[in-house]
Formats: sequence, structure tokens, C-alpha cells
Amino acid sequence: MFSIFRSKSTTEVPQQPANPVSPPQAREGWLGKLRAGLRKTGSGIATVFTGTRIDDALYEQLEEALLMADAGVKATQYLLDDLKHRVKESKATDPAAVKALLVDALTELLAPLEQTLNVGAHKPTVIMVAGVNGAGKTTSIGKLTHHLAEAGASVLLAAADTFRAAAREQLMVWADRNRQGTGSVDIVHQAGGDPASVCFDAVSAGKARGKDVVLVDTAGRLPTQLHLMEEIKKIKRVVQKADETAPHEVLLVIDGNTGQNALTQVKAFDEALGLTGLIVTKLDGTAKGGVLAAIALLSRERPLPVYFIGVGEQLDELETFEAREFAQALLS
Ligand SMILES: Nc1nc2c(ncn2[C@@H]2O[C@H](COP(=O)(O)OP(=O)(O)OP(=O)(O)O)[C@@H](O)[C@H]2O)c(=O)[nH]1
Repeated sequence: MFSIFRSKSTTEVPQQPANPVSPPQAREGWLGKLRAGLRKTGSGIATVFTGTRIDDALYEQLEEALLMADAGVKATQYLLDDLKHRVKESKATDPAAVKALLVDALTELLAPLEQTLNVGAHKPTVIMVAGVNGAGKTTSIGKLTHHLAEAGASVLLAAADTFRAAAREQLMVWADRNRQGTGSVDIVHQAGGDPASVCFDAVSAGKARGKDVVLVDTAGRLPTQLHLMEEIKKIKRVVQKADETAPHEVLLVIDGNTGQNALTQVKAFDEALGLTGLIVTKLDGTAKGGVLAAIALLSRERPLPVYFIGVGEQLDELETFEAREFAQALLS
């Protein structure tokens, strides 16, 4: 079995030791990118704590900064209430201590999002990937394939965007890049065909060829494009026909720059497909990193892990989400 990146205590599937592709040094380099990426979001929040007093003005500034970072009204209020409580409990007297308490509050809020995506309980493990246009689906699939192939997994890619030749070609480029890893990477595609039938073929081929993972790259669509939302529901049904236990994961890719609109996307795709997790991309250079707090609050009603976050366009610029790391990077 394969655990992507590393195993955590939240693991539900029994697994062999993971093939960690993110040794501490690599993870540190990546953390630097995350910190730099989130600086646009964080600088606004961090400056709130440069004064000398803890007063109403500080909380007002913080409220404004969190809203600017796209944490949303509910998560902002939640964090402020929690923070005030922590300040009272700890009898903190200077703003620097309040900042540390905010890191704790944010970490606690984000913690439920931190989970490991495990593959291997099913062979193949079928992972369907959805999202709006340009969110970073194909890039994330490429990166994921890279990590899986490095871990020795055999991967089959299903190019379910059959109408856009560029999308197919892009996936094929990723497949080629990934062929240099230890695991094997195949692709099933068909110009102009029915996306659902490509997926049926891919899952059937994945079973027949004994692949470890089938990754389904769907075309971008907006929740308001109802015919396309019907199309993606059909893709899921047809995947189920090819393997009644599949899809084992249905991931939504969200562009980290989307801000509050991300919540609408989560709700709409969840309603259509029943999501099992999220990938948040483009956290390098966004001023809207606070949206993860809003997603976390939404997740209290409907738990949805953030399996990965993307911080660049390169193969290795996808990482597992860690609540404390993220909270610290956001406020550094
Ligand atoms: N900076 C940055 N760019 C990213 C990241 N992930 C994806 N991109 C870029 O975002 C753009 C869109 O990525 P794609 O992977 O093509 O997005 P998609 O969701 O597959 O697009 P459609 O199939 O058209 O819906 C590309 O230019 C990617 O290089 C990331 O984490 N950081």
C-alpha cells in the first residue's frame, strides 16, 4: 500500500511503511516557499501585533486583516472570540503573545483538515479530480502522479477532458515526465469521445492491468453550468459501473486565489459528487490564504480534508497540509 508523502496518526488504512518523498530538508525548502507565498496574506495580519497594547483597536485591526485575507465573516468572528478567550485565560499582556495565541487558535481550527490520503486499500484506487476551469487540476494530477510513481505505484491517467486537445496533451506531457520515476504511468485518452466512456475504459483497463491507482482528470466546469455538472455526475456513475467500489476518492481542486467563492464551489461540487477531500493550489503568492479558515469552519458540519496544497508549477511543489505549519506560515 502507498501512503502519499508520509504517514500520520490519522491514517485509517493499514499500510506498509510509506516511501516518504519529502525528507525533512525538502519539506523545509517547501515551507520557505509557503511562507513566502503567504506573505501577501500574512503581512496584513502580522502588522496588527507590532504595537504595544492589547486593546479594542488591536482586535478591530485584526478583524479587518482577517477579512482582507478572505477568512470570511464567520471564521473571522470565530477566531476573534476564540482568541479573546485565550488571551483572558493566559493573562497575556503584550501583542506578541497574542500573535502566538492566534497561531494556536488557527492551528486548532485547521487541524481537522489535516489528513493523509491513502491509496492501496483498493486496487486500483480510483481518484476522481474535479474543479472549475484553470484551478490546477491537471498540474496537481501531474504532481500527484510523480509522487506516486516515485513511491513505486503504477498509475493510469484518464484524460476525461476529451474536447480540449490541449488538456489531453498537457496530461500526456505530465505522464511522460513521470515515466522517469520507478512506477509505471499509462494514459487512456480519446479525442472528442464521451468523457464518461473514457473513464469507463480507464477504470476497466486499470483493473485489467493491475494498476495501483487510476487518476481521472475531468474538464473544468463552473457550478452554474448545469449541463456540465450533470456530465460530471454521469462520469461518477459510469466509473461506478466499471468498479462498483469506485470512485474511492473524489477530490475538488480549489485555486487559493479564489477567496470566499471557494465555499460556493465546495458546496456545489459536494452536492453533485459527494466530495472526499480538497487540494488547494496556488498558495504561492496569494493574498487570500485565510480562505482555509473559512473552509475549516465549513468542515465542522461536513468534514473535508485538505489532502494537498500546491505552491508552484513544478513537480515537487505539492505538499501535504499541516495545520500548524500553515498557521505559522500565515502569520510569519
Ligand atoms: N503558481 C502556481 N501555479 C499553479 C499551481 N497549480 C497550477 N498552476 C498553474 O495554473 C494554471 C492552470 O493549471 P491547470 O493544471 O491547467 O488547471 P486545470 O484545472 O487542469 O485547467 P482546465 O483543465 O482548463 O480546467 C497553469 O498555468 C498551472 O501551471 C500552483 O500551485 N502554483
